[in-house]
Amino acid sequence: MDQIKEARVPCSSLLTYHRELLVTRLRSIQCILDNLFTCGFFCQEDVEIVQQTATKADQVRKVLELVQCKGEEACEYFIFIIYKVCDAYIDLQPWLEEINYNPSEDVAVMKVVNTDPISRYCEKLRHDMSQDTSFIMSYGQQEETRLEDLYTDTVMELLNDCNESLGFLESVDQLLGDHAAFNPQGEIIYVMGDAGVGKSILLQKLQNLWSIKELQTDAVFFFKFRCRMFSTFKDAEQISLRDLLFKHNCYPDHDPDNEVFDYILRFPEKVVFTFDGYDEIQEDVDLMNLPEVVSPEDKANPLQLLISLLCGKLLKGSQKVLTARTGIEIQSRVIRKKVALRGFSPDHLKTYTDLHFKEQEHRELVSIQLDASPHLCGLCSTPLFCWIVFKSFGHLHTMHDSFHLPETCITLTDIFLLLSEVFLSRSATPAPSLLKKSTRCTSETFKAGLRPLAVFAKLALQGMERGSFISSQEEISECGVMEQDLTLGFLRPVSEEGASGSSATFEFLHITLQSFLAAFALVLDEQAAASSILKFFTECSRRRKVSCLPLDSCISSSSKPSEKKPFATNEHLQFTNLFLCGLLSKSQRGLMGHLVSPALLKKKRALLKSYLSTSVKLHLRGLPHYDGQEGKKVHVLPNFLWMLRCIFETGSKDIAQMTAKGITAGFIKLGYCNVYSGDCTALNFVLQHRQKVLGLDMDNNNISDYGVKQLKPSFCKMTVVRLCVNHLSDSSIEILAEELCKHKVVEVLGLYNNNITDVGARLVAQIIEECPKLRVLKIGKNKITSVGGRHLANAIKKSSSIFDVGMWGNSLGDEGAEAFGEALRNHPSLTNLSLSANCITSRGGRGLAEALKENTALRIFWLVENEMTDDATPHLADMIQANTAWIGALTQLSVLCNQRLENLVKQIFPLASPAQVLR
Ligand SMILES: Nc1ncnc2c1ncn2[C@@H]1O[C@H](COP(=O)(O)OP(=O)(O)OP(=O)(O)O)[C@@H](O)[C@H]1O
Repeated sequence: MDQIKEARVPCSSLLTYHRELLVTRLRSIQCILDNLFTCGFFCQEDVEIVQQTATKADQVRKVLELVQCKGEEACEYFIFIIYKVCDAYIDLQPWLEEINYNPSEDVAVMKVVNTDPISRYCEKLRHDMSQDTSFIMSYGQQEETRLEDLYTDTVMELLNDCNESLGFLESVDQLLGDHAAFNPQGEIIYVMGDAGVGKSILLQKLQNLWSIKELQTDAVFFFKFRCRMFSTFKDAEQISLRDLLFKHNCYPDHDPDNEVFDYILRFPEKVVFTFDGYDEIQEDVDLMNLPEVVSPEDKANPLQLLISLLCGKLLKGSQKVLTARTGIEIQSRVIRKKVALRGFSPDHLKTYTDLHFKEQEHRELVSIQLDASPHLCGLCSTPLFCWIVFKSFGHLHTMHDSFHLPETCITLTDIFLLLSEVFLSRSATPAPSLLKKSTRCTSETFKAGLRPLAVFAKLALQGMERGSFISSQEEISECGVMEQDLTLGFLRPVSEEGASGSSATFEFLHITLQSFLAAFALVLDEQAAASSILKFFTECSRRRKVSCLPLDSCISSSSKPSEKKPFATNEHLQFTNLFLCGLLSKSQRGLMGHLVSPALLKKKRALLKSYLSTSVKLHLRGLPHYDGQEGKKVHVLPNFLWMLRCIFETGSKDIAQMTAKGITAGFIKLGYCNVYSGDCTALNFVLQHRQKVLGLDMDNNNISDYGVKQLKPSFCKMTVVRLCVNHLSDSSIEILAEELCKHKVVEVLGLYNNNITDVGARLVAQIIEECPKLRVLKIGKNKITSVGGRHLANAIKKSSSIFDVGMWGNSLGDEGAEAFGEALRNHPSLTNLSLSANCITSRGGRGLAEALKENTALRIFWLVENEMTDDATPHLADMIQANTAWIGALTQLSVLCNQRLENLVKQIFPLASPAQVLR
């Protein structure tokens, strides 16, 4: 031991030898001084001597000089401080490695306190962030729920730049990692999702994990911003990057030398930013004409700073998570990774129900009601709506005898009416007595709460018109909101400071609530002309043109925004229109009749109905038709979905009927339209009035099993059922099998890339057997093994109509391949088959080759990405040569890229290019 000690180079010598390096790389002197002083190596006078030295380099020289004077122990402790406070002495860590530093036992027991400004700031940020993020918003400001008690993971799908799925994130912790990062040059992790799907909460969870050091990252700083904050600055206002970071998050204390900011500039990769709600930015400044900010010292408009940060012009290398509503497209070259939030899966919903309801009785009651209503489950797959439904249920059930969630088809308007009822009942009624519950009377609650409701509605509408999600104290007072109204819960204070020096500001609990209240204001208004209820419909149709966002203009200068528009998207206006339809629906006539004069209500309803009818007609007439294999097709525009939602919300059978009739094409494409499970109720509401058969392509949406349940009554007339990439499980296939086998009209069934197992495959086999018109089946990329494969193959063997089967990307294995071989033997109709990527080895290849000798129908056969080795080649070659009829007709054969086979195929197909034949 002593020998080892003796072998060490004395620390004082190390300091002398590396003096130059230490002088250039040692930055935070304060922490060194503090510790040397606390441990008694330095006296006050020593500290003052150092502090009085003019330059930083001289200060280091002084410290080294003094430390060396104090002896070996002081020198050793000096190096130990650098070793312990690695954050602050990051530049010296390589040096410690170089000298192979290992603290001696004597020094290792000594205490080092980290008083470095960077570490202190990091701690302060963590502390503040933890305070800000530990609670989830709730009614009013009194009731708060801990994030950790309620946070439930949602479905987080990873996408590539073409929005194709790359799998799923298992936990928030993986968000910052490199997995599924499709563009290493991009710096933005882009999280998108519909209103209320949980984007903000996901960021909150991420921030919270960082604050409690449970996020796997070496990030030292974490700055969070809400994009709507950037709209609160005046056009001409200019601030520095330093102010943006520090004033709008937290300020570094005890940092006279600006070390924190310097550190951020030097190590941007140690910084994480979250920017929430990119869609909420108001485009008040003409970004095209503003110079780009490239120097971190320059002052600029905050929005410009934001864009420069996002584009990597400022703090290049920092990690940035940006959220926005679905539909906001940002150029792929700035995106590193894309995540689409899809809401609660059935399992998540169950977990959330258990977390939400502490009382067993409530939990059970709600579970029963959810089980009975797939539509309600569909709505509840959006966490915001789920939270409202559960909160309202809890509250109203406690207040009143036998409160149940509405059993009939609950609409979004119903959900927000429930929320308002809860808010209003909090002020109107005294605290519930434990012994006696009151009888619920919704109209009385609304009548009693009409004044506050009307003032909040007015405020919401004014905000919409002004293009603002934030209201000042003056605006609130001008609308007539009183002090006591603020406790109801509609509004909440905005936590972070907006434009510098501004007074307290408020925002609605959620932007969707603002949309709802704005619709309420339109209905309640007895002064304005009745036709003014349509103002946002007009606005939306005027702005239908794809939005041009600030980031677009920053990174591509090709498209200049044609007009000044308050928001990047108009979804909040579409929601207002939707709620207007709901409030003016027949089913709300009773309630609204208590709040508005019946004559005016009637007039408004008639106006709305006539507007909707006309615009649906115009929309359907204007859709481009094109002829495809399946007949006349239309690819509807995203606005069609909003129309369907509005029609459903009105509950008007007439309009639904008219819409169903107006669809003249035999095939509608709703692919990539962001249809979620709740929308299927609206679609079904219209389709149930259709007499003729119809093809429906809903590929690449977020329908889930709840959506399929909602569409159940419509499957009877569907010739094309395309539900690829929609998170379906076997329970959806159960419904499809039941319906499709009953009606036998289906010709095309698309189920590619879902979660179908052998159980579902067996049901699909039943569909093949029982539906004589089925021609096309796409069931690739599911979870089917040889068991399900055998069922499918047996069914295909019996079918004489099927001609195109896509099985790519399952796990059929050799047994499955052999079963398909049997099905192919003498099959009369099957011309296209893909068995690629199915774990088929040479054995399976041989089996297929044998069977194919007796097949004359196959034209296109895919077998790529299997596990066949060279020994399968002679068999496949044999198969090709043995069947002359087949050789003449086969146009594509894709097997393993195999030179022998390639040469052979070239001989057989002298005219075909190898690419056409082999892949
Ligand atoms: N993962 C989750 N676990 C539990 N509750 C959640 C979760 N996500 C969302 N919620 C609930 O839904 C509410 C709305 O979520 P959030 O504000 O995050 O939605 P959003 O996607 O940001 O909506 P918008 O685009 O309209 O701003 C939350 O306040 C919370 O009550």
